[in-house]
Amino acid sequence: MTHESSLYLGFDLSTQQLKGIAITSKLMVACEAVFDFDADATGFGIKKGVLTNEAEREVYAPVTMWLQAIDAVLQRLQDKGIDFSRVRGISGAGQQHGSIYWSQHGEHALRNLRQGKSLEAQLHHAFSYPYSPNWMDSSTEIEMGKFDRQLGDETQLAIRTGSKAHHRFTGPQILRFRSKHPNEYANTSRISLVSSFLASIFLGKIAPIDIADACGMNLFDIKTGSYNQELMTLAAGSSDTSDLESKLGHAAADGGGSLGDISQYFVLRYGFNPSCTIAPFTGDNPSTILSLPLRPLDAIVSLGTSTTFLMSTPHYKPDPAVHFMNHPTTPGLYMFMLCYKNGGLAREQIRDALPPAPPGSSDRWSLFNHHATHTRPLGASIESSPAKIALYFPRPEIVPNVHTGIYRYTYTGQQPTVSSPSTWKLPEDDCRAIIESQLLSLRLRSRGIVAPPSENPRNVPAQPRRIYLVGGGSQNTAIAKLAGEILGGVEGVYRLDVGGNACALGSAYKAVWAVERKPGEKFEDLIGSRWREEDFIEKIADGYQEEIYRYYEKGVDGLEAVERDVLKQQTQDVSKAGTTGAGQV
Ligand SMILES: Nc1ncnc2c1ncn2[C@@H]1O[C@H](COP(=O)(O)OP(=O)(O)O)[C@@H](O)[C@H]1O
Ligand SMILES: O=C(CO)[C@@H](O)[C@H](O)COP(=O)(O)O
Repeated sequence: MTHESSLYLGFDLSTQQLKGIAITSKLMVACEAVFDFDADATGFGIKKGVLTNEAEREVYAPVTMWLQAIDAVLQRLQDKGIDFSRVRGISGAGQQHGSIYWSQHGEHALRNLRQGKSLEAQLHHAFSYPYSPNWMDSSTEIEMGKFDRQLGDETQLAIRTGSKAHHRFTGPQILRFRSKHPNEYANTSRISLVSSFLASIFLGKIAPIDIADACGMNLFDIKTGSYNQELMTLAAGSSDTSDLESKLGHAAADGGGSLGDISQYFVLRYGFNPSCTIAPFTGDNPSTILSLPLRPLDAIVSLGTSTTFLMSTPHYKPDPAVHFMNHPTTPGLYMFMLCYKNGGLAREQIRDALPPAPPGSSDRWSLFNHHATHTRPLGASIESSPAKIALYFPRPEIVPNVHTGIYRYTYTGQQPTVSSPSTWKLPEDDCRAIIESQLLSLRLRSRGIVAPPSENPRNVPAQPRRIYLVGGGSQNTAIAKLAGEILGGVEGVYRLDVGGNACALGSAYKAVWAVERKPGEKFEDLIGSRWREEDFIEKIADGYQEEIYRYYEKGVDGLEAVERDVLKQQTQDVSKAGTTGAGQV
């Protein structure tokens, strides 16, 4: 097959959809297809891609729903005219941290798939437990504490693994799973992450965990490139960690190495070429940073179900407030990440409190955007009047680690005070305030990683060079405008032409690199030489504007003070065994 006719596939198994994209060797998009779990899946009763058990703060997804999605997305790509015999390589990504528990006969079932039946029909018994704990899960408070203490404190854990302990991380989840479901754990032959689960399906055998996605487990020592013995001892419940080690398997060190050829199931059912290469699949955030040749000081803000802030950096500066992960393709680089549980769904709740869009209106966000951009910055009626700052946490947040609630405050530069209900015009004022508080948190917590431009005649303060918005929310013009005002961005705010599908695109790029790289050729060099800025991205908003950027310093200080107050109230409430905190509505 010539390079001209070659195709590469990338997949993104995220919270609310499975997305697939086909691209050419020259990185041109040939086709996209989506399977939306709420709209398209049958038989699972999920909402926004997940099931919940509020009593235990559990959030989880049915694994067989994802199997249904894989067949459907392939069928949709084929229906749109994609000839799978032209596909030379496949890679993909999964929502991070989720774990899948294969039963003792799971791998046998995977190796012996018949073309005439769906994946769902053949693999629904392949798991010792039918659900995958989701990244929004908050059930592991006790386990999280144990992980933070295991190496001394949370700083030590962050130094070794790139992150302090988090509810959603796979190590604390395995620890809880082992004690809550001892029989299912005993019957588990292998544990996959969502990314390696998806790779396993395409490979027809259990795929290794990826070098970047392994960093979302609180188990993997970034410096040694192997599982940390003390953390494995905690998760396994024994100093003999061999059973857990064999369940997890080794991590694949080369993000562009071949895991093997595609499973016969896909060759016979969909007409794939038998020599189509399966490259390692990674986490959805590591894959997103591969969707363009990201330069130092460029930042990606991913507006999916979660909100994440991503940068690629050679500097490993672990800190309990942030995440560092191995870069998915390039040894010596790391991915810096901030992650929020309250991203897209929290914004949707504010939007849905507004009157519905008029019939026939194609943009469900137009009223929300109108209110977000027709109020003054920080909701202040004049520049010197008090700022309105609020936290919107329908789910317990990651940073700060705050319980669910909406916390509205008034801030004058001194100690913030809980707002009286009459101070806010609701729900209108919430539209700007939610975007502002989410972006102010990114500015506050990325301060340690950004820098001023090297040539700096305008004396620009430390900030990203460019901001790239990706994910579903990247379509939103109000968010783009406020992102430039609050986060800056010396060169402006940009969007990819397939903005909502950046994560799957990054995986497709990885597949191109895995198959076509010359010995030693780096991902950045191969993709950089084929990437055409003028065709692939567009500028959607101004970046750094001195006056408004400086005004929002008050917002950063205010947000920090509000978070401190909410945390203080929460601690007092816990010690009084109370339930609600100040400002909570
Ligand atoms: N125009 C828009 N403005 C704001 N948010 C949007 C818009 N379009 C889609 N979204 C948000 O995008 C989210 C889905 O993003 P997506 O990146 O596909 O999620 P995931 O990858 O987590 O499944 C939805 O929850 C929705 O709120
Ligand atoms: O937990 C994290 C990252 O640590 C989330 O970012 C998940 O990876 C889910 O991502 P989306 O579905 O929002 O893309």
